Amino acid sequence: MDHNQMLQTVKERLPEKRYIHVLGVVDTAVDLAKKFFVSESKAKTAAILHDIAKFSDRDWMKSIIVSENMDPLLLEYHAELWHAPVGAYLAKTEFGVEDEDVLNAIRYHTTGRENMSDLEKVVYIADLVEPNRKFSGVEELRQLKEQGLDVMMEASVKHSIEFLESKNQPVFPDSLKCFKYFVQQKGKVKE
Ligand SMILES: Nc1ncnc2c1ncn2[C@@H]1O[C@H](COP(=O)(O)OP(=O)(O)O)[C@@H](O)[C@H]1O
Repeated sequence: MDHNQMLQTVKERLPEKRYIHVLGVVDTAVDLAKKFFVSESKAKTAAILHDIAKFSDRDWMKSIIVSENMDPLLLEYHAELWHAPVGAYLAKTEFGVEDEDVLNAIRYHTTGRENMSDLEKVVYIADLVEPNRKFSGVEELRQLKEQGLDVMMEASVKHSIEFLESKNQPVFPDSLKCFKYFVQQKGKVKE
């Protein structure tokens, strides 16, 4: 399926506001991909499909998490997290995406994880800072673009963790590991 066909399907499946968010993520991801020498085509595919399961039925998503042997810990956290790994499943089974890096960019776009690829970082960041996002601090995150992809990613996951903690919401361990990974990487550079 080509990008236009994917976009059309996403448009039919998501409410207008969420589709507008997807278009923002596509633009931002392609922009970041250009700047950081990541495949624009892969960034576009992952961005178009990243929220494809956002409105999927919860019981159905639960059954896919179990039957596809996804991380069982997901079921102990907010069901909002499920759309990312289930989205990767749909990207593969319904849209024919086979590239593991693209599938991982969809799979980890909400939590991040340790040792992310540049494509994964681009999609995670684009989801957080696309032009329709309005939270306090978003402009500062956008401006970190000039300091490099890792600086942007570390600040983005830090922001998400702090946001969840400020609301007394549990943070999925992958996000904490992701942040710790960047802190450790910086330590290694200094050694
Ligand atoms: N790293 C995380 N750990 C635990 N819960 C999370 C995490 N990230 C997001 N969530 C939960 O999932 C919800 C939706 O997240 P997300 O998909 O990033 O938001 P959006 O709907 O704005 O795209 C959040 O409001 C929060 O409740």
